[in-house]
Amino acid sequence: MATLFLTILLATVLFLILRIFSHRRNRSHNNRLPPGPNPWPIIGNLPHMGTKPHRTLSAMVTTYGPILHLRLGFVDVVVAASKSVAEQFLKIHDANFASRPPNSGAKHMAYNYQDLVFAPYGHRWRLLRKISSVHLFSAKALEDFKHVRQEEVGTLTRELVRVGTKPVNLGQLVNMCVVNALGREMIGRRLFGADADHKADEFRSMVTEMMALAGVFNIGDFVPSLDWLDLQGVAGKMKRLHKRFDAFLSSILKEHEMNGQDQKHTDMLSTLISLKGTDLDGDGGSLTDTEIKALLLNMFTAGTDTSASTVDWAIAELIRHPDIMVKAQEELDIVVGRDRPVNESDIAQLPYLQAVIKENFRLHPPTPLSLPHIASESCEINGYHIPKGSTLLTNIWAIARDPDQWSDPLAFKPERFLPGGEKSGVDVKGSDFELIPFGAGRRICAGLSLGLRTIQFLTATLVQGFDWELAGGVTPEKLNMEESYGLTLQRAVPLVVHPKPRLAPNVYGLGSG
Ligand code: HEM
Repeated sequence: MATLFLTILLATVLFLILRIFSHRRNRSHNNRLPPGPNPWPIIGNLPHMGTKPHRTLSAMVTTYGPILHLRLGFVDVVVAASKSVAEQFLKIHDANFASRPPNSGAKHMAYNYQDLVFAPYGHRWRLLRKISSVHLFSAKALEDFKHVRQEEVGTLTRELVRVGTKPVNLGQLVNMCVVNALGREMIGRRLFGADADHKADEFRSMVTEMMALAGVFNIGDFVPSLDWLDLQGVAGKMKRLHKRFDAFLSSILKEHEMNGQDQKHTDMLSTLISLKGTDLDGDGGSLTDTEIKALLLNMFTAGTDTSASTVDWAIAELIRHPDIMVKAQEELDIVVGRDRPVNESDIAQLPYLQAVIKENFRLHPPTPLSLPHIASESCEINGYHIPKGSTLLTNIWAIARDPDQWSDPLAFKPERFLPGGEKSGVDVKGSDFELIPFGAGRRICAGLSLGLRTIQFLTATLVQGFDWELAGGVTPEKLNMEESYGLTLQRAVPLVVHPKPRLAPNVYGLGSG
């Protein structure tokens, strides 16, 4: 009996191996796939991905070139790892790659794709995108909430002054600041600190859990026939979390609706509520309660860790490069002076600071593999066949370190973006494909303008307001710069520092006593 079972098992495995290889070979006669490592039966190339997939995939470029094919479970995956290949996918073939692949997070947590991040490319996505660009992130909307960001950044600097000689975990404090600012902008509430209520507490813990769950590799996403088994229990946890999240968002929505006129346009949620029942596209399309809740969810998850971790990396790089820190401080002293804190409107007059931010985005893009896209139809790119249904990963991280594009690619050199530099005029806004931390094309980050403003303003404030010393006697040369891969690329070791105020107490809004 045991022998029979073993024979059947062996035959099945052999059959699967032959199928996968013959599948690959057949396609290579007629439709040549991009090169890539040979997949294992069933699990494909999953074991090749390692713990830091952006680095593993980047290393594969040397062997296979800048366009790569992998099989993750049963899913075809293509990876774009050079400026010109990214441009092919996200500019020339952008419309074909404008949807996202199916995944359990979108299904169970993001209102079954009714949100903006995962909505299939089409009418509803266009509507949500328009709402976000016109009503949430327009220049006017950003100006309306400027005072909120200014107040929250002010609170952060006062806290940094008050710590005295105690070391601080900078990433944690910056994260609190970003979450509080976004909380006030979106739902009119701070989420950390003295005046945060118990609802805020609950919201915060749910966001943390959601980020953790979204970061888990769920086998069912790659081997769909196993999805129903929910082998890791991920789908179950997602469904339970979604119920809690939905109850919370529904109660906030109801509360806002009851407050009616009082809250009109004092936060983004009020603006969204005011759009309910309005014909938004001239075709009767309006906003539903579910879409409003899904949008809130998106903004919070997509907009907090990304911005906060970028600032954390920027200060770490400046500490490692004291000459660059001094230049950035000198620029601030000349343009802003030391008698008032820098504000968002000063940023346009701070080209060196802007170059520092670009260089930091180049070496530390918060989402190194961007968000996945899917090929709606088969197409041909660089002479290779890209099958319908393939997942596209854009290796933003590898492209920004490509030695064909960047001289001395691992060095932190903001000067390269200044007039006369090799990349003078290159920006992060999606038209220069060698530097696309926010992605590019139709699905480019919807919160780019807010994210960029927040990061520039926060970094400028921390540079103007403080000199920075590493805690525990760590020297700048020895500062650990390892990455921990997750939903966003965080520092593996927190940046623990002593902030030394550079300005008079009254400039931080503190009494001089
Ligand atoms: C450092 C800051 C940020 C970075 C680097 C960043 C990066 C990205 C990237 C790479 C994508 C995927 C683009 C693609 O699929 O091609 C994305 C999408 C998105 N981001 Fe951001 N993001 C940041 C901040 C924000 C903020 C502050 C918000 C909102 C509050 C936001 C909201 C979104 C949304 C809604 C999408 C989905 C857009 C769509 O699918 O149409 N992001 N972001």
